[in-house]
Amino acid sequence: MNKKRNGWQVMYGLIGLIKPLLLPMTVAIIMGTAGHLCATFITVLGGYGILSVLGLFSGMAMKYITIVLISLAVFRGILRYSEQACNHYIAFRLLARIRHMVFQKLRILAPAKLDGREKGNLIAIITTDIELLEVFYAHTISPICIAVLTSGFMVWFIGKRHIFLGLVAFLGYFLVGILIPMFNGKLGAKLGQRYREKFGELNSTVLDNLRGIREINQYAQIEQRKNKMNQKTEDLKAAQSQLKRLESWQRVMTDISIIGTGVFMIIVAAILEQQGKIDFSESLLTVIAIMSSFGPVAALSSLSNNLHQTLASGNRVLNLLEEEAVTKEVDDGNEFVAGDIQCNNLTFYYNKGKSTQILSGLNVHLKHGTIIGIHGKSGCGKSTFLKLLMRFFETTEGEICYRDTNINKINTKSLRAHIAYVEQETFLFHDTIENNLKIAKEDATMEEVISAAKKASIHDFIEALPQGYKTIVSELGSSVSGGEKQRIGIARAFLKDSDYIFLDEPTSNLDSLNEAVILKTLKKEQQSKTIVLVSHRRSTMNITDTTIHMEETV
Ligand SMILES: Nc1ncnc2c1ncn2[C@@H]1O[C@H](COP(=O)(O)OP(=O)(O)OP(=O)(O)O)[C@@H](O)[C@H]1O
Repeated sequence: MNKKRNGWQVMYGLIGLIKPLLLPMTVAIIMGTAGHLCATFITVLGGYGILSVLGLFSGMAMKYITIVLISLAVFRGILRYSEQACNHYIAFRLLARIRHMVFQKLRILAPAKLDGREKGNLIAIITTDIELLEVFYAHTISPICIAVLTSGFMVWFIGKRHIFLGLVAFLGYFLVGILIPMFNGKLGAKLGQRYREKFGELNSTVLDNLRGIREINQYAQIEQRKNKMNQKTEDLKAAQSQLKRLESWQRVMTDISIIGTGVFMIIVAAILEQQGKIDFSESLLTVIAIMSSFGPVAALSSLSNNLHQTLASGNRVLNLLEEEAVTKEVDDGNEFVAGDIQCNNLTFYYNKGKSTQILSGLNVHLKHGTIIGIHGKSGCGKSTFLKLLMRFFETTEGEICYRDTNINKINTKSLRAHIAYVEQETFLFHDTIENNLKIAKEDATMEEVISAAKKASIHDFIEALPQGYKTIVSELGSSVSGGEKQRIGIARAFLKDSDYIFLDEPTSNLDSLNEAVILKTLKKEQQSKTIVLVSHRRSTMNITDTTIHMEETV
C-alpha cells in the first residue's frame, strides 16, 4: 500500500495516533508557552525597572518589580524543568504506543507480508521511521504550538500600546516563523534528503565490507573496497558541507530579520511617539518586548530541513497501519478436523493481475496417513503450494479442503496448530538450544525434547556442546552449520507432533547418514500423519507413497 498524503494529512493522521497522550502534550505545550513568556517578561520587567529608576514609570514600586522578577525567574526554571519532564514522558510513551500498534498490525498482516520482498522496507519502518516520529511529536508539534501561542500573546501585548506596533510584531513573527522556514524548507528538503542518502550509502558500504570481509580477502579486493569507501565518505562530506552552508545562511537570514524587525519597530514607535500616540516608556518597552520574544519562532527555522523526512516517515507508518491483510484470519469458522486434503482447480497469483500465474488449475488429492512428495523445476510453485495449504495466502481460484471442509471455513489458528511447517531456512533465536526447540511446544518435557532431537539426528551434536541443550545459540556464532540448523528445524516439527508435517527441502544440506535417520523417522510417523515433502533429492523422494510432478499439473 502506497498512499500519498500531503503534509497536513500526515500531521493530522499522526496526531490521531496518539489521542491518549494529547492531554500530557497539551500540558507540555502550555508549560512551554508559559516558560517562554516568563523569559520574555523578565527582560520586559527589567525595562520597567530601568524606567522606574529614571523616574519614567511609577505604576509599580521597584521593590515589587524585583519580587516579580525573582518569581518569574523561579517560575521559568520550574516550567522549563516540568516541560522537559513531560516531553520525555510523552516521547517514551508514544514510541512504545506506536511500536505496539505496528507490531499488532504486523501480527495481522503476517505471514504474507513477511514472506514477500518487502522485508527490508518493513525493518526500515520498524526502526528508523518510528524513531523519527519522536522528532515529529516532541520537537515539531510542540515548538510550532508554543511559537504560535507565544507570538499570538506578544502581538496582543504589543498591539495594546498601538495597533501599528502589533502589526509590526505580527509581520516580524510571520517572517521569521513562517516565511523563512518555508523558503528554507524548499531549499533544505533536497539537501537534507541528499545528505541522508549519502549517509545511508556509506553505512551500507561499511556493512557490506564487514559482511564480505572473507570474499574481499579471498579475491584481493582490499584496495578497491577501500577506494569505494573513501569515495562514499567524500560524497557524504560534500553533502554535509552543503547542508551546513544552508544552515549558516538560514541563521544569517533569521538574525537579519529579527534585527530588521527591531529597527522597524523603533522607527514606527518613534513616529507614533512624535505624533503623541504613545509615550517614551511605551515605545522602549515595545522594542524590548519584541527583541526578547523571538526565541520560539526562531526555533522553527531549523525544523524545516527535517520536516520533509519526518513527514515521509509518518506517511509510511500510517500506510502500514492502514494496510489490509492479504489473508484475513478466520475466527468464526469450524475447528480443524484431520483428514485427506483435496485441492480442486487450484489457481494462484501473488499479485492479482500484476504478476505471472504461479499455479493454474491444480487438482490433487493428499491421502491422510501417507507421504506425498512434490517435485518440479525451481520456481514452479512448490513452496507456494505449501503456503496455500497453511493459508498464508488465499487461493485466487479453486479450493483447498481438509476433510471436505473448505480451508477458508476453518479457524486459522486451529488449522495452523495442526500443521508443522519446516521452511527452507530455519531461524534460530538468541536463546538456548532447548528453548529454540521448545517454541514448537512450550510445555514439552526434557524427554520429549531429546526424543525429537534424536529423531532429527541432532541429539549427538547438541550433547557434544559444552553446555548441551543449555548452550546459547548466538554463542556458537556462525559455527552452526546449515545442516545443523536444518535438523533443529526438523526437530521442532517432530516435537510439535501434529497431524500434518510439511517439509520444504528438508534434506538439502544433509549428508546421507543424517538424511537416512530423518527419513526413517518420517516413515515411522506416517501412519498417523500426512507428510508433504518438497524435494529435489531422489533419495528423499524414495520414501514417498505418491509423487506430484508440479510442472505437469500447472
Ligand atoms: N511473496 C512472493 N511474492 C511474489 N512472488 C513470489 C513470492 N514468493 C515467491 N514468489 C515467486 O513465485 C514463484 C514460485 O516460487 P516458489 O518459492 O513457490 O517456487 P519453488 O518451486 O518452491 O522454487 P524452489 O524449488 O527454487 O524452492 C517464483 O517465481 C518466486 O519468485
